Amino acid sequence: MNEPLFGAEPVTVAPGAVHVPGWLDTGAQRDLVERCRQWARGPGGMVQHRMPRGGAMSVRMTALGWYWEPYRYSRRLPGGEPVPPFPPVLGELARAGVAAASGAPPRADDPPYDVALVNFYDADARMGMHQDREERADVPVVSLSLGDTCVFRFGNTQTRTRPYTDVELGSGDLFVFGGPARMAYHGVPRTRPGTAPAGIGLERGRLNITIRATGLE
Ligand SMILES: O=C(O)CCC(=O)C(=O)O
Ligand SMILES: [Fe+2]
Repeated sequence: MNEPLFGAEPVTVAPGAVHVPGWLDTGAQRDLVERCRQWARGPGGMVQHRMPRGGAMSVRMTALGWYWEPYRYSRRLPGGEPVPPFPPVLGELARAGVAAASGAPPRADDPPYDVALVNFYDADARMGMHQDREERADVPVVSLSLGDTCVFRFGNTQTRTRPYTDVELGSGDLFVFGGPARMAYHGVPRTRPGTAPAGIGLERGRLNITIRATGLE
């Protein structure tokens, strides 16, 4: 169960959307889990956002570089404090992730990666189909998964519904979507509790980090 696939080949899920299973080795995953714990203890905390219609999101989230809430970015936390800085290590991972997924380095003139959203899923959490569309820059989104495996549903740019592809995202997996897939609807219909690997410091639940370029000043 859940055999690590270090060095696995990229799988193209849709044009512009690439899954690289087992991209992060156990040590890199453990390091990121520990960093996520520190970020979660920051001034922003792990927030369960309310949607515009009033329902609460089931994931808990913290933001680095820019604060995100449905559906906008801000420079300050709701209490007025500055947002914790965007960690340079995540910019490096994002650029390396784009290279691993596409086989080519990121475009030199692209706006820089400047925001990361860290999501925690408990056994019941999920995320509905949505687009990542608060960014102004057309730069690939880089997603890193840690802990429990999830079903990641990757759809099309037109509708929340079919056609879509369900991909199992395991701990250490990289998923990059850019170009024609940048505005595709995607979501997490379920996680698979109890599938997290030993040795990364996350006994239960799933962490996902999406690294993005806002293109905002
Ligand atoms: O948890 C995931 O794999 C996806 C997260 C996501 O789509 C988002 O944060 O916008
Ligand atoms: Fe998303």
